[in-house]
Amino acid sequence: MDTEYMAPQHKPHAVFIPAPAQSHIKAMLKLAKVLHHKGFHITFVHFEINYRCLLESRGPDSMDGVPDFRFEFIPDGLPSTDTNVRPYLRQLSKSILEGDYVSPFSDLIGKLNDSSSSNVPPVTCIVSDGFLSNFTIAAAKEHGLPIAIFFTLSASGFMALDQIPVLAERGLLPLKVDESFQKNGYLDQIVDFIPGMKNMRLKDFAASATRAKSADEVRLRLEVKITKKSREAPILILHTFDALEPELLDPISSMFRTVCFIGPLQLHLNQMQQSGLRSIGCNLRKEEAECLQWLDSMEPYSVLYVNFGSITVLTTEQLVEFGMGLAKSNHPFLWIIRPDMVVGGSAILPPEFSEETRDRSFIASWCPQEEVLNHPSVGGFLTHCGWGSTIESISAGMPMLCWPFRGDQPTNCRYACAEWGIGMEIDNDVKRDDLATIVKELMEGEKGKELRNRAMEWKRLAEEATGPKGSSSLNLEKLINEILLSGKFVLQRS
Ligand SMILES: O=c1ccn([C@@H]2O[C@H](COP(=O)(O)OP(=O)(O)O[C@H]3O[C@H](CO)[C@@H](O)[C@H](O)[C@H]3O)[C@@H](O)[C@H]2O)c(=O)[nH]1
Repeated sequence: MDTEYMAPQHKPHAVFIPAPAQSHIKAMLKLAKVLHHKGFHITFVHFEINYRCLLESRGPDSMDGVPDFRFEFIPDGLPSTDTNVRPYLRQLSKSILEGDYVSPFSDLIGKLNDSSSSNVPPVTCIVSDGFLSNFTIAAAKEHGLPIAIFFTLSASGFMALDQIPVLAERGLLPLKVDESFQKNGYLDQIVDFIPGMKNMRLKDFAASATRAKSADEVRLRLEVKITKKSREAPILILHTFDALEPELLDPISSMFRTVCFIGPLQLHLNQMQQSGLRSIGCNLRKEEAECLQWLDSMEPYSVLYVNFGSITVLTTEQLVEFGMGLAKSNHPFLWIIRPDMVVGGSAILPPEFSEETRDRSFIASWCPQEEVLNHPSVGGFLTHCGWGSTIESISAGMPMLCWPFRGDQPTNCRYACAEWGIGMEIDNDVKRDDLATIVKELMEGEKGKELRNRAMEWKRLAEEATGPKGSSSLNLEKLINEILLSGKFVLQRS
């Protein structure tokens, strides 16, 4: 179906709904922009707290959208005075788990479809974040719509999450956490029975608790429930590409009617004219673009970029070890320290840190990450291995130092280091001397060069996948024409 030049009222209409967290919002917004470019009318639905936050961080016009790309929100039951979602993530997970948002979401679709009051085309399909499948699938059934479930994860990250119950059945989860569990080899035991995943250790799984010492019960229950629930949807989308994780294609395809690997989304967007949509952004925090000017003044490949994403928290001790390790490495660095990144709230580094690094460091609270990763002065990325950061790093051909924290991050780290050859892992119990050594190895050593070459090769393959006849481009076409618009994947009321 040629959707690109349709009259506004005849356009297919996709309703997008991301989980209320930065990384998810960003990946879903990218896919929404790609579908908009392909001729869809888009309604992009936030949780109310994030809608308020975006108005605050991006300005009062930021949710105006354009005529065929609109924003809406669903009420989330959180205090209307707050704009920071982070402290409420657990509460939101619990509400999602209990199905609290079925009515608000379904009512919104009803409102969009009400021709007496709505001036948008009728809803054609839903693209839901996988973490919301517990209520979005119910709404799709209520309205008889096709729904695509998009996990903003790698294929291995998805599989590791999906297999939590299998690990539990085999007695490997919940982890037997005691004082020595990090050191006694328990976490290094090999897990070789997961389809499509080899060379995995127990600590490489998305067990929520592996690094974070204690299991977050609500989060674990949500993860188990949503991966199971998502199987009711006929379509699974993952933010990866065929060449990156070929061994996972068959096992995951056997779980769903259709599976589409469509990433990296930014590389599709780079090829599209985005004139009207360029101003539509999704950063919940204000970017400090001054860091780009500072990067302009630095030598090519000389700067280490350090960023732990939007959720990770460090103890004061970890912050100090990272800070003093960066100081000892003698390399310039750009370090993003969010105001809420340190447990207890105060990110205080010792005076010798500032004395030693004043002339070669830039510290900011948020940055335009993809511009940073593609800046010629940046030579390495110290990351927590959130999938957003990992796929952006792959797209930029950037080698990584990996310090995974929880969830899918250990799996991403394992793949980056052992399968794709683009990363080196930092010990969970980070120490300044070890950090200084590994930073030097990445930025000046032979190993660093090797990782950079591999990273550039993956960048080339990612570009190929998103090129005119690339696997991700073909999968996108299939997603649109054979799935979302074909009428064959409509969910019925059970
Ligand atoms: O200064 C910053 C910091 C981050 N980002 C963006 O924020 C996103 C961060 O995403 P990610 O690297 O995935 O980290 P988290 O925010 O920790 O993401 C959560 O969600 C991901 C799935 O989407 C999971 O893979 C992670 O484990 C989970 O913690 C990326 O797109 C970055 O480009 C910026 O633009 N500027």
